[in-house]
Amino acid sequence: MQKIDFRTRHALFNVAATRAMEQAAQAALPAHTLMARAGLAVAQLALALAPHARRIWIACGPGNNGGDGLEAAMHLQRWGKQPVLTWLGSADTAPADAAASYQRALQAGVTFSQTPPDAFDLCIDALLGIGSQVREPDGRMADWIRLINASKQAVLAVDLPTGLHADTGAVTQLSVKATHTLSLLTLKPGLFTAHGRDAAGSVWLADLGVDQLTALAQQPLAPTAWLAGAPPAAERPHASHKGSYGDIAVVGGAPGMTGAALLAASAALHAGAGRVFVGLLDGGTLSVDTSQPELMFRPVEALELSAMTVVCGCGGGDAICAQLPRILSAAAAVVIDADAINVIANDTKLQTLLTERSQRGAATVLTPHPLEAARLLGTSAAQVQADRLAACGQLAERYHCTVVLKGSGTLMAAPGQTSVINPTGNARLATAGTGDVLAGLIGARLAGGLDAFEAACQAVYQHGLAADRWPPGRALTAGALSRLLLH
Ligand SMILES: NC(=O)C1=CN([C@@H]2O[C@H](COP(=O)(O)OP(=O)(O)OC[C@H]3O[C@@H](n4cnc5c(N)ncnc54)[C@H](O)[C@@H]3O)[C@@H](O)[C@H]2O)[C@@H](O)CC1
Ligand SMILES: [K+]
Repeated sequence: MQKIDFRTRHALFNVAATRAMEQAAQAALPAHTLMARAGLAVAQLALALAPHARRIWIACGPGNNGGDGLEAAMHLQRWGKQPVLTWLGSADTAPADAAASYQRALQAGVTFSQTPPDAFDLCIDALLGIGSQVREPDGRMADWIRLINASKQAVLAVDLPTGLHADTGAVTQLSVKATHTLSLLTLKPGLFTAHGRDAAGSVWLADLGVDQLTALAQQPLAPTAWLAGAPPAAERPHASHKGSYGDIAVVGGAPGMTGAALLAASAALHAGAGRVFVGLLDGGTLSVDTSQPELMFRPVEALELSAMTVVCGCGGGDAICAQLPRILSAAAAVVIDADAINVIANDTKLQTLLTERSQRGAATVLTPHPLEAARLLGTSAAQVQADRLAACGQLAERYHCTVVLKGSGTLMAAPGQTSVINPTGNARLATAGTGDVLAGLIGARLAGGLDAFEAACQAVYQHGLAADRWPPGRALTAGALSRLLLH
């Protein structure tokens, strides 16, 4: 069993892949082995999380997720705890594994109850796992979810918090908010994106002794996605100079939005770019930023884009429209953010220029938030959020480039790549300008020589990590964030 600490990368498997792995493992192991291992892992983690807990409410659903709860109850009873089990199944209707665990719990003397205990020290949510269907829980299950969420005690979810969709991170309106989740056999993508992180709390993995990649099967299963790990430390050879770390041109900052371009430029500078030029679309009112004298202001037309990484769109307004044909045609590498995305969403000629970039091997990164992604796909933000992995993958295929879909559990997709979910970051990033900082940081990584997908993955991770390390009690501002980025 391991706690997922976000430093090492992890393979994620959707329900179909997990089921395939489960079947292969079951065929190779004696009956009931997997559930026995799952129940033991749940009981062990419960004990580790709440060593002094006495009364433990175990809420069990009708399927094998409930079976894991029944199996865990048997161990907790034997270890001198007082598990109280409420079960929505019955011996006649339960699947074989759950029925076997029911008999074992009965024999161990576990207390079965029609109603949850009045008081408890820990709750185990074993209502629904990967067999959960996308329908609103009702009746007693709904009542129990409300009670679980109202309790002040720790909640350990078995496999998934009930109501969370394993593949997408979407939730039913009524769903369990856990403090800990023990994912079984595999880690699922839905634990880490959309509502997953809020629903799951801290995530643990019990692989049940099944090697994930070989899975006892002939064919190793390809991961559905990866959870990103920490990027390798960047090393700067002594024999390097500013040209080794690339030139960046930030193009944006229409009147009233100059700050967005300056934030992107500041981020690129502090993330280690060799030289940072700023082509403002403000009509030439600003020619120096005295707090950042390293930045070089130039008319956009004077920038030699073919030798530069262009970060465009930050505060670009409508003025970015006129610049995009040249940027998309000429820039060596480009990060397309904010207003540039909105302009491209409405212009098929620009879309053609965008997709043509991949044919000449020019690096391109699109950084939409869900509404911008929806505009590019011609759908709604709600539909994007309902399946973020699918939406991000579609955008990458359609526009032949790397796509960063922002939001909780930011995603990266690119043609021919397994998508990556970023584990770092928190709601402190929900403040104006942090997206501009991210665009500048991705630009710095591109200018430093990484390919588009790797640049996006590393930048998103580091941007989130800076927010995770923010001093408690101090508000996060985009300007301060841009100065704290790692080289
Ligand atoms: N079979 C095995 O070998 C293993 C199964 N495992 C456990 O089994 C789980 C999967 O078991 P199942 O496939 O039985 O699925 P679940 O137990 O997750 O759920 C299926 C049951 O819940 C009902 N249900 C689904 N959605 C509902 C909703 N919205 N409202 C009310 N009822 C709903 C279904 O009708 C069915 O009875 C895993 O998540 C894991 O916890 C683990 O023990 C590992 C081994
Ligand atoms: K559960």
